[in-house]
Amino acid sequence: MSLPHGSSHDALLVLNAGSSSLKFSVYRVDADEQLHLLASGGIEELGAAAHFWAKNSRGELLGEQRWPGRAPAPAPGPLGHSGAIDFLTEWLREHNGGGMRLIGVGHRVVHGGLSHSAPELVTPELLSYLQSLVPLAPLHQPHNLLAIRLIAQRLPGLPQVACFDTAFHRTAPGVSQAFALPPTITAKGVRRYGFHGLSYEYIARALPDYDAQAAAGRTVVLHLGNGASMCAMQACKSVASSMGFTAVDGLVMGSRCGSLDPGVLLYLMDELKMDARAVERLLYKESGLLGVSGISSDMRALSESQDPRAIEAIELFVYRIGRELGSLAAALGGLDAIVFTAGIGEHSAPVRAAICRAAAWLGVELDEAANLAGGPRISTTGSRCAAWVIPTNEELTIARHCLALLSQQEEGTRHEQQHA
Ligand SMILES: Nc1ncnc2c1ncn2[C@@H]1O[C@H](COP(=O)(O)OP(=O)(O)O)[C@@H](O)[C@H]1O
Ligand SMILES: CC(=O)OP(=O)(O)O
Ligand SMILES: [Mg+2]
Repeated sequence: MSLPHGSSHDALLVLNAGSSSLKFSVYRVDADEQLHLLASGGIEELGAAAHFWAKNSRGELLGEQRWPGRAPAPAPGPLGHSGAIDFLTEWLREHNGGGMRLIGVGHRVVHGGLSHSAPELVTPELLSYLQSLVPLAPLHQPHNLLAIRLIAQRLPGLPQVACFDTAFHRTAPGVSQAFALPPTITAKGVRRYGFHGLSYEYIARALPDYDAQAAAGRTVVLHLGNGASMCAMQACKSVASSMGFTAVDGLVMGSRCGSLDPGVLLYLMDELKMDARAVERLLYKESGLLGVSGISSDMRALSESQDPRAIEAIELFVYRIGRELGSLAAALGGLDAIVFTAGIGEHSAPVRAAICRAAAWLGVELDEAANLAGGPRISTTGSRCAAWVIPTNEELTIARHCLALLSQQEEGTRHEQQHA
């Protein structure tokens, strides 16, 4: 691998593979190793009625395509992950008017376990270790790893970098990572890991530009997307998170239940005779906003509905965030700022307002007009605790890591050659 300085056509591909979607971004790497977004998009509803879209950095549509959903044989099956990678690599080739050369692919990998706390070049050994973590993130990890394998087949020899959602939380003190379980179980890696770390890392890096006091002090970041979690940061380092051993813990999510009395699991198994797979389906795919409302996992759809079940689901979502905020503020010993980010956090003014009202006792005083305008600061100037809206960018975090690692590698190779 070489990273020729001076070429204006080197590019990095970033992939975020989910259970039913493949999101991507492409960055041009300039001669000064600065990243410039060329395109971003996704293929959603894989395995059903797949839909591809791509936009340039100005938000203008570069391409769109739809595939038919399931149809009786002998019609071809719906587009899956493998077809999506083929389509995407072909689409990039076709749209490569400027002679762009891919120099690497960065991936979001949800679980890095205990031993991987920094981005790493993918090797067969790393891949097999990451495979062993699949049971800890069944909704995400298999798809992350499949994308890595498919790229290795389709674009052999291209360096791939795995960036872990768990890594940012490795700085948290031992006590915040521990469950009250016997050491024989803890030794097997049963502990709190925390997720959404690539998003929190982006916010931690951006925060000083918004609020120097919060960046040096005690901040809780609320990543409220389809998956949702909160992270307590002391001086921009993670000290606690609402997510634990798996990404089903903590807040109410799109279709995940969040924290649950473990006694419920025993009841489901003993009394309702549910096996592990049925419990997994219930907790990950049939609960949360979707399960409570019976309508949708999508906050936009629920916000537009007058159905009392939709209202109840949003109330529970907000209530649990309020309680978790109290817990994380306690872990920090006080609170200087809160930051809203991800789909719901960035776009839903009513949800932000409800959370800020629940946080009034912590000193949050909402500026209604600023909140409706989308921020960035949505608390009054006199508010004891500041409230911000900061858009996250997990893809840029991955691209930065990928570039740093590839450059470091090239530096190492040059050094070896000089001393050979
Ligand atoms: N304007 C909006 N109002 C309310 N919710 C919104 C709005 N825009 C996006 N969302 C919600 O954001 C969530 C998706 O967040 P996102 O961070 O994109 O998720 P993910 O990356 O985990 O798939 C969905 O629940 C969606 O309804
Ligand atoms: C970790 C996690 O919940 O990720 P996502 O928000 O992409 O589902
Ligand atoms: Mg997300």
